Amino acid sequence: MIGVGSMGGAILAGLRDPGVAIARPIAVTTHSAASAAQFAGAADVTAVAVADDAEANRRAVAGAGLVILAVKPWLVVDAAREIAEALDPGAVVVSVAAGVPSAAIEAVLPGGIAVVRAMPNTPAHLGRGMTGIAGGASADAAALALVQRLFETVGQVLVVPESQINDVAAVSGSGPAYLFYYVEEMIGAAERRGFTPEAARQLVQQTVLGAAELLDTSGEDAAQLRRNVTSPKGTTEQAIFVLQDAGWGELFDRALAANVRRSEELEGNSPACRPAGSP
Ligand SMILES: NC(=O)C1=CN([C@@H]2O[C@H](COP(=O)(O)OP(=O)(O)OC[C@H]3O[C@@H](n4cnc5c(N)ncnc54)[C@H](OP(=O)(O)O)[C@@H]3O)[C@@H](O)[C@H]2O)C=CC1
Ligand SMILES: O=C(O)[C@@H]1CCC=N1
Repeated sequence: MIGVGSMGGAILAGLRDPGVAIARPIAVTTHSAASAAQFAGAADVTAVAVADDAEANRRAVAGAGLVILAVKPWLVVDAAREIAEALDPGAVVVSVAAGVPSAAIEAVLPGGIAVVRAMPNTPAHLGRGMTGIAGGASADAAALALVQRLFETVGQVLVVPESQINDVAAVSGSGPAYLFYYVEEMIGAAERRGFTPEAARQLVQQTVLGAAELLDTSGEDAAQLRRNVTSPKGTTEQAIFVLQDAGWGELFDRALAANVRRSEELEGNSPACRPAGSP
């Protein structure tokens, strides 16, 4: 795995679960020595920083059947180019980068290397991830199936055409952030109604956890579960009316559209996509 930050680290944490059957040690690389040092002494992971060893990425992929590129989108094509000649013939390369098309990665790799896009999310850390995968033109059914099996070890997988991968990013890749933002805002609203920060956090967090568990286990869909809480002429109904009047549905349409627009900007993979101060 090339890059083990928020996303690569979450996938790696899921893969490190002893219940996951995978060849070990898992070879990972980072940019900085400090990031690699977090794996010092681990028996199941070997981590090397490119800051310490300029050959780290090439060494890490030698002999690997499956390589995951989990660096920032504006670095992913350079990373692919760097490892190109060190890849085993027949290796499968997975990019989790937002926006960057498989064709841009295929263009810098030797023929015979299959490229698959994956759009996971951070609950992969707990084996509860949601990952969309899409094969590039170079990927046959066996390559796609291999990547599907990999991500199924850290959650659920949906196979989509590559034309839909930006939408997967907008819905489930970024989705945990929307939920965490909801929690932040609800805690703020609870505090403004007079609860201490601790009490507000308890009320909101346990509600989200309990509701998610109900959604997962009750066999009822979200609309029915909402109706179960919303007594006709009751209190919930009044709050739901306010949210509906504020146009929640349309607000989510706009948020997802903005997310997809940013993926489309990243498709260009140009240096202009790189935030100021970023490596
Ligand atoms: N965060 C998320 O929830 C999701 C992210 N993604 C995608 O995952 C990718 C990574 O994002 P994220 O994890 O958030 O980013 P982070 O910045 O958290 O992680 C990037 C990782 O790449 C490493 N790195 C940087 N340059 C190199 C290099 N030349 N060689 C090897 N490793 C390198 C960094 O090392 P160091 O720590 O030393 O700088 C770090 O480990 C992005 O392309 C993003 O689009 C996809 C779905 C969800
Ligand atoms: O914010 C981002 O660009 C990445 C892609 C999906 C989730 N996080």
